[in-house]
Amino acid sequence: MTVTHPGLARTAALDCLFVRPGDDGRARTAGRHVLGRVTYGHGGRPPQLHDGAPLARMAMAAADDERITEVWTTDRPVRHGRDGGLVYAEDGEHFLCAVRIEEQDVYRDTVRAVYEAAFTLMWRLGYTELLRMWNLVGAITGRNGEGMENYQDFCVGRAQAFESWSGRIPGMPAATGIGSLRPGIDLYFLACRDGRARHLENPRQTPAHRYPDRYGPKSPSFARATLLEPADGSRPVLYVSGTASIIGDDTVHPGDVERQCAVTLANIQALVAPDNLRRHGLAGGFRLADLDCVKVYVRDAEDLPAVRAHCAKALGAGPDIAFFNVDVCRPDLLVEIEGICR
Ligand SMILES: C=C(O[C@@H]1C=C(C(=O)O)C=C[C@H]1O)C(=O)O
Repeated sequence: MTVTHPGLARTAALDCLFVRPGDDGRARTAGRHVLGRVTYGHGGRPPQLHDGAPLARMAMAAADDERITEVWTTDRPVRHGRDGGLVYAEDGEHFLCAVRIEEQDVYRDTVRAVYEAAFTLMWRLGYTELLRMWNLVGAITGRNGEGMENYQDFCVGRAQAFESWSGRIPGMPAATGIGSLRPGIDLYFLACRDGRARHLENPRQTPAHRYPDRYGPKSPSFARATLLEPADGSRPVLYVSGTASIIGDDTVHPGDVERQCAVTLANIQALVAPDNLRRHGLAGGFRLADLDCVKVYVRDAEDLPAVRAHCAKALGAGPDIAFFNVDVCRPDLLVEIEGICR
């Protein structure tokens, strides 16, 4: 991890924290400007503007399960707005946008149209680099009206949008594509100005956009991580995509949640390590202990205690970790982990 002033690790220009019921959210964001709030909770609602920033309510927790609000803050004043179904905020360096796609019989055309509308909006406002995307897909491994998995259907529309914008938006960012607890697709993402984002792959895994077509007609459009190098020289921040027990392009240890946890964490360790950043021509690097704002997605509720224990042992008491009992993008994946290194 690199800091701009030895001994004074400045708060990142763009920051994230988890606020839980009972926390004093205002105290925890004092002195900062809110770019957006995303609640991983019950029920879910389309995104709206609330208290001067986008608020997206995601159906990610059953009634008596843990819920969090992920709050994105910045050290710069924020302007917000709405463009059709797109709710957004921006601070001159960073852009956050949220949008919901209601349940469709077949998703690909709507996904493409919504992604292209989002790209058009961010481009019009001068944010030309995607930083991190989250796609929460109801019944992610369920079937659409044509019998295709909803996730594969989603990937087709997303890939078509990236293909049509490939000359204007360089590369594909870190992302998460995970199940949610309600039909439809909830999407939110971060973007930044030109030249601030560097996308990384993982030496242990096939780049997702090069997956063979046995996983779907169009491969997933995301990188394994994205490094943000802020304009103000504050410390770089590494956004780690949802990561699972996949070596190469194969799921490993089907049916064994402990070993899937171990492979997932080993994948993240290799991804964020100085060797891998150096492989991409970047200085610095991180360790598992640098992960924060960790979200752990567990397919089967009965595996939650074991996964909690495994993550506590591997990540220690430092990071803020939230656990969610939702489906993963492949039926044989039992756990997935994402986070932010800073
Ligand atoms: C777990 C994987 O993919 C998941 C799906 C993603 C997407 O489609 O955007 C991104 C990361 C993960 O949430 C993987 O392919 O390794």
